[in-house]
Amino acid sequence: MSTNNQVTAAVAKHVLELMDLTSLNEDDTEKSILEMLDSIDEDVALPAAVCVYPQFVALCKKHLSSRGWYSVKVATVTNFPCGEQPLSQVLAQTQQAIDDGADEIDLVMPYNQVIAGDPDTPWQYVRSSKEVCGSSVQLKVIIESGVLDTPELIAQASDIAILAGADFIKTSTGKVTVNATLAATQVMLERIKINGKPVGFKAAGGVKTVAQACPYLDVACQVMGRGWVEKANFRFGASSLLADVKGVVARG
Ligand SMILES: O=C[C@H](O)COP(=O)(O)O
Repeated sequence: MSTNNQVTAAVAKHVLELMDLTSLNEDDTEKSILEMLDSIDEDVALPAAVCVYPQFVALCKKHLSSRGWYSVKVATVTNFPCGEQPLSQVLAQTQQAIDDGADEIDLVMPYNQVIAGDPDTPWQYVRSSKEVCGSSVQLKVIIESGVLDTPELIAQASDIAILAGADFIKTSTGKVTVNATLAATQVMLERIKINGKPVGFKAAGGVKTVAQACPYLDVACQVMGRGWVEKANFRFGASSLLADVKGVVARG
């Protein structure tokens, strides 16, 4: 079975179906978020989710419902972007986001604690966030792989997230120098496979073209199998990939 994804209209549509269409800018406004939502073209494909700051969750839920796009999840971020907020504040953010209608919570793990040799603090953040999420809200844990200097640290952070109850592990916030990489993707997917739990993977940050997305699909197909690579298990977090997807689809 080939795992070589090429830049075709079909692959571009698949990339879009796997996408968390993201806007996490300090200067986001209701107007800019609505513009992002209006950039969705159901004739191309619907994204898996939109990912916005917490204050825009209710707006997105309302707008997506008004379009009848009930399959598009609303994701938001907690402990973002530095992973250094007090746990009580993070849990309050999580509860408020869920009350506002969030379907998915992208939590930044306190990754500096992993580097410092303290696995217990990040474990507690993930565990208690998952308790607030319950079974109906997905918890996606950002390990900030570009700051974790070695494959061993990336593996350790992945294991902490997986064992503490993450539904997904996610590479990056998109706010540091090194974001998603194929090397980190390989390590994280292998940890998912080795742990044997039903945990998904999200590559986030710096993926701007279908050509850049294809090698991530290839790695996921190779490690997990082609059938695994669907939106229940695999996402791209991206703020500027949609334009290239539309261009590829338009060219046929
Ligand atoms: O979670 C997603 C990232 O923040 C998006 O990063 P990006 O702006 O490089 O696409």
